[in-house]
Amino acid sequence: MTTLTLTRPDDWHLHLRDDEALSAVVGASAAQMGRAIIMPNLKPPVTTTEQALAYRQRILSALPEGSRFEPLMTLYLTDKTPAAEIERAHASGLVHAVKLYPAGATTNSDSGVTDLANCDDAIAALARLGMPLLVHGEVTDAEIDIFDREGAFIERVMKPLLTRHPTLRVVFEHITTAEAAEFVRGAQDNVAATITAHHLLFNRNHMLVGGIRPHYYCLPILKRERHRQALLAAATSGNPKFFLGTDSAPHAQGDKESACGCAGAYTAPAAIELYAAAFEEVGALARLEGFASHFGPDFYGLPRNPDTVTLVREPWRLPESLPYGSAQRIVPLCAGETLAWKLA
Ligand SMILES: NC(=O)N[C@@H](CC(=O)O)C(=O)O
Ligand SMILES: [Zn+2]
Ligand SMILES: [Zn+2]
Repeated sequence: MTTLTLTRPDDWHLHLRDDEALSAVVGASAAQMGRAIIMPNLKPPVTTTEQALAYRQRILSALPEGSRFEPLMTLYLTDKTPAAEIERAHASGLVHAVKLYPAGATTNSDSGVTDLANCDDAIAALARLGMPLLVHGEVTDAEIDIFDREGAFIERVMKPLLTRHPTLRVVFEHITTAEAAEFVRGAQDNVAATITAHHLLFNRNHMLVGGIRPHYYCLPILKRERHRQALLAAATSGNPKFFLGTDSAPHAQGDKESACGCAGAYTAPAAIELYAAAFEEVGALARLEGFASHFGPDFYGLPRNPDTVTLVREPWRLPESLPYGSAQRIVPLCAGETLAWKLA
């Protein structure tokens, strides 16, 4: 096979940041994706509908001329989000989901939720409106090992949440373990998951063997090979509960290559090509379209994109770095490496 044409994909988990960084990265996603669910973990976070709509305008203004890329906005859930704010968000027609960051779990999550019991009214409103709750599924307790935080979250938070709100639409974001894949597979149809390209392609050895490689450091952290295999099996299974979410999370080169480097992998410039590499590894390229382009919009109740993209088998090299605002550079994941597939 030398070309592969797919319905245009969407990215159901994307960080675009703001200001100069936004202008530097938005074009990469717009060149590939029809739409993207835009993460609200700005500084300060996007906690109101008004802020989400203003952020949406900034994204639209930063787009390359003629782009039809559609940002699908989200709100950042806090201990104090009123149910009325969820209703406003839903009524806007432009805010598509609400994001749960356990306080302290990841980049810019300090204003996140300290205890889901504080959010019961907001979550009941989501369940009533059929609006998805997007979940960064890791506990933050200091005594839980970083490699076990997703598994602990399933038991301590996810299961009780779904027991209390059984019809709540939940996207378990960027799953990284066999346990999370198993949990989502066994859950009701209102529970789905996104999977990143980097968690399909890499395990923790890629990050830690032969030197510490900060560009592979993201949260949830890369796991053992057995988990990568389980994620590949889920993504390529054809099960519509699993769909594409890059979690492309740009940080300036200096903030990654540091004594205390930021979490996040910048994958947007080669997103669909990286997924193609993962699917090809297990002979499942024929399943890429469902995962990348069909199951996400189906879950969100949106139409599939009307146009297509074509991948060609044509080796190309990712740049070592790219401009990131006026004074900085950004290093994409797999910088300097050659990929087999290229977006035509
Ligand atoms: N994934 C990451 O490692 N980082 C994300 C936050 C997140 O998605 O958890 C970021 O905003 O940088
Ligand atoms: Zn996250
Ligand atoms: Zn993310």
